Amino acid sequence: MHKITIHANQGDYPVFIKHGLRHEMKELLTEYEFSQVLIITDSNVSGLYLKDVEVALKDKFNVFSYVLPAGENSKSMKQYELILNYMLNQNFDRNSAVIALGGGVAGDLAGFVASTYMRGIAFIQAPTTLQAHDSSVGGKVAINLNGTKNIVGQFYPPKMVIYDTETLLTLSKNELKSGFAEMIKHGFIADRTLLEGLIKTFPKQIDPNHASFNHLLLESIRIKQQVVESDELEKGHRKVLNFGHTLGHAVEAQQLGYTHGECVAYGMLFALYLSDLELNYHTLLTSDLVEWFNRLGFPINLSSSLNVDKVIQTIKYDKKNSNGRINFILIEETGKPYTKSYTPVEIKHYLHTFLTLDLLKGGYIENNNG
Ligand SMILES: NC(=O)c1ccc[n+]([C@@H]2O[C@H](COP(=O)([O-])OP(=O)(O)OC[C@H]3O[C@@H](n4cnc5c(N)ncnc54)[C@H](O)[C@@H]3O)[C@@H](O)[C@H]2O)c1
Ligand SMILES: O=C(O)C(=O)C[C@@H](O)[C@H](O)[C@H](O)COP(=O)(O)O
Ligand SMILES: [Zn+2]
Repeated sequence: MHKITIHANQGDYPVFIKHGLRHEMKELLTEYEFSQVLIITDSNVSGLYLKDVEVALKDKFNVFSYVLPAGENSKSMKQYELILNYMLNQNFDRNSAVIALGGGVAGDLAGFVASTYMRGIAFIQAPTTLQAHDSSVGGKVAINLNGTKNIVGQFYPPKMVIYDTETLLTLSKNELKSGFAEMIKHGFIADRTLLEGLIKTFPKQIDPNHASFNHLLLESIRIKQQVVESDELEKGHRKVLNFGHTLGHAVEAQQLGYTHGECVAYGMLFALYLSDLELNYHTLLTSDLVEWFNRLGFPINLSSSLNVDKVIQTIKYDKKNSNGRINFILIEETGKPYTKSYTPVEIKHYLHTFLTLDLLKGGYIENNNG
C-alpha cells in the first residue's frame, strides 16, 4: 500500500492507494467513532462497488447510502438540497461522516454537503475514477450554478482518501482518458519527466494494467500534493492547477458530450497555442503533441461545434478573473507555468484563429465514446 500524507491547515490527511482497498475501509477507519455514516455515490458506481463498501463498514458503523444520478448535472443546488434534507430526516448529527464513493462529481458534491451540514462534519474520499486522483486531493469541493462550474464551494480537506485502484479497471476508455488529461496537465505544469513518461508509455492508448501505470499515477498525485501544500487556498501558485481549465470549463459548460478531462485537454491545446504566441516561436503546440492527443482520442477540432460567443460569456465568470481581465495559465516551457491576463476581446480573437489552425484539422470532430 502507498501512503502520501497531505499537509493541510485544518489537519494533515493520508491518501492510501492500493488495489482492492475498498475491502479494508473498516481497518483504515479504526480510530473513528462516527455516529452515522452516509455513503454518497452515483447510479453507475452503486452497482459496482457500493455493496462492498457497505459490507466493509456495517459491523463498525450505522451505514446509510445515497445514490445520485450519474453525471455532471448532479453537481447541482437541487441534489445538494436533496441530500441535506435526507440527512436531516435521518437525524444525522455532528459526529456523523460523509463518504464520497465515486468520481469527481460524487466527491465535489459530497464534500460540499459535508462542509456545510451543521457547519461541517467529517468527510472521507473514496475515489473510483482516474480523474479523482486529482479531485480527491487538495480539498476543493463545489457545485455548479447556472452553467458556471464550481462557482459555489469551499476548501474542505477530507480526513482521509481511500483510493482503491482496482476500481479503475471498470472505467470506460473515455473516463480513463478524462483522468489522464489531468496527469498530462500535472506533467506540463511541473514535471517534464512525468510528461515524457506518459507520452512514451502510452503512445496510442491508456492502459491501467501497464507496469508503469501506478508509478505515473503516484507521480501525478505527488505533483498535486506539492502544489496544494504550497498554496492550499489558491492565493497564488495553486492557480497553475487550472492550466487548460479556463477554456476547458467554458467548453464543458456547453455540454457537447465531452468529459471534464477532454475539455481540459482541449483547453491545454489552446493554452499552449497562447504560450507559443507569447514566446513568439512554436515549440509547445507541436504537430507531435497534437497527433498524440488525436491518437488518444482527445478532441482537437471543435471548429464546427463550439459557440465562441457563449464561450466568451462563460469565461467572463472564471474565478481567476480580475478587473474584467481573463487570467490564463500559460507555460514558458514544460514545468514553468505563469499567469497572463487578456481582455475578452483578445481571447475571442485568439480563439477564432486557434479554431482555424491547419494543425488541428485532422482531428476527431465527433465525440469518441467508448
Ligand atoms: N475538486 C477538484 O479538485 C477537482 C479536480 C478535478 C475534477 N473535478 C471535478 O470532477 C468532475 C469530473 O470527475 P469524474 O471524471 O470522476 O466524473 P464522474 O464522477 O461523473 O465519473 C465519470 C463517470 O464514470 C462513472 N464511474 C465512476 N467510477 C467508475 C468505475 N470505477 N467504473 C466504472 N464507471 C465509473 C461515473 O458513474 C460517471 O458516469 C468534474 O465535475 C470536475 O469539475 C474536481
Ligand atoms: O485543485 C485545483 O486547484 C484544480 O484546479 C484542479 C482542477 O483539475 C479541478 O478541475 C478544479 O475543480 C478546478 O477548480 P476551479 O477552482 O477552477 O473550479
Ligand atoms: Zn480539472
